[in-house]
Amino acid sequence: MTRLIDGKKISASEVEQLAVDTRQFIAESSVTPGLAVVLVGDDPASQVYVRNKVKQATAAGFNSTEHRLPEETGQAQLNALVEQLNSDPSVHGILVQLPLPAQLSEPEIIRLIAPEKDVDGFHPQNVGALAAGNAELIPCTPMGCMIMLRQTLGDLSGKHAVVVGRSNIVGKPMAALLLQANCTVTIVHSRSQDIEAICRQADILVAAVGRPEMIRGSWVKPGATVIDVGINAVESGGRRRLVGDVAFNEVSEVAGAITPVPGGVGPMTIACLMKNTLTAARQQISV
Ligand SMILES: NC(=O)C1=CN([C@@H]2O[C@H](COP(=O)(O)OP(=O)(O)OC[C@H]3O[C@@H](n4cnc5c(N)ncnc54)[C@H](OP(=O)(O)O)[C@@H]3O)[C@@H](O)[C@H]2O)C=CC1
Ligand SMILES: Nc1nc(=O)c2c([nH]1)NC[C@@H]1CN(c3ccc(C(=O)N[C@@H](CCC(=O)O)C(=O)O)cc3)C=[N+]21
Repeated sequence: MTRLIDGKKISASEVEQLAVDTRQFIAESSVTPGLAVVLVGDDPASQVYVRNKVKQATAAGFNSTEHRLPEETGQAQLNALVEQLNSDPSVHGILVQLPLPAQLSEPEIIRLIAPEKDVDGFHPQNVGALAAGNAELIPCTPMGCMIMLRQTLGDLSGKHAVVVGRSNIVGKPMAALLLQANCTVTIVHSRSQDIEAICRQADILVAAVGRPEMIRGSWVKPGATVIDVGINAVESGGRRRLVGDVAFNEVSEVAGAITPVPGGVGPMTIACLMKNTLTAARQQISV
């Protein structure tokens, strides 16, 4: 009876619409939106995401470039690449895949990316705009979650949303967007007490923890909408598979609607990256 929120399908229709908008944008401006993805090192999971991003960018009608740097890259070298992309007029969006190798400073790189090209929405200027409720470039994963929630529930006003996790990439911007949508928002994290009881109060439960199947069926209020952001690779029977932060089988017995992993939040994140790239291109040519 639970409703499956099909991120793959929703993202495909988002990218289809985006391709239409992009064609119109190109016709009007003679500018093709450009996305540059930077990957330092050879983390296998990051390689999968980068490949998916480049594929979707092409599907949307963008120019996309991939910049791979070796694991041992120094800060000066990465800074130089970002500065070059900042001043390249054919590049409208820059994404530096995180996490970076330990010798590199993430805050330094995030601050260096030109705010108008920051399609991740991680630059302090964009984070501030999000907190103030007037952001143009919104972090892709929470934006994707909001699209799925609105499709599932319509108006979110007055709903109690519980976000598990408080990272800058997912938990905090997710909470900001839910607040902006008039939810009553609770954020829980590794120092919170009695997380289960708090989760059980949620009309909307967003799990962004990075712990395989942490959220059990008994933590979920019957009929709740559950968004599983977690992407965890686990070994079972000698095979590698992806699971979320939610124990899917158990929770789908209780929840009103739930996102699967894979095929839920992941594809929506990529679709929203494409939306941000077109938004960024629009802003840059209008100045
Ligand atoms: N689908 C997608 O597009 C994306 C998926 N992801 C996935 O989402 C998950 C979360 O990512 P991210 O936010 O970057 O992860 P982080 O590791 O940066 O943050 C995890 C958060 O979970 C909290 N936490 C950890 N353990 C517990 C616990 N036992 N109980 C309660 N809270 C806990 C941490 O608390 P504290 O702050 O106290 O340490 C922290 O706030 C990962 O699986 C990641 O792979 C991430 C980005 C995009
Ligand atoms: N600067 C930066 N921005 C990010 O947005 C960012 C990042 N760094 N680092 C890593 C995380 C993770 N992330 C995902 C994107 C797509 C899928 C995705 O497409 N997942 C597919 C399956 C992928 C697979 O098969 O492995 C799915 O869930 O169906 C997953 C995870 C973006 N992140």
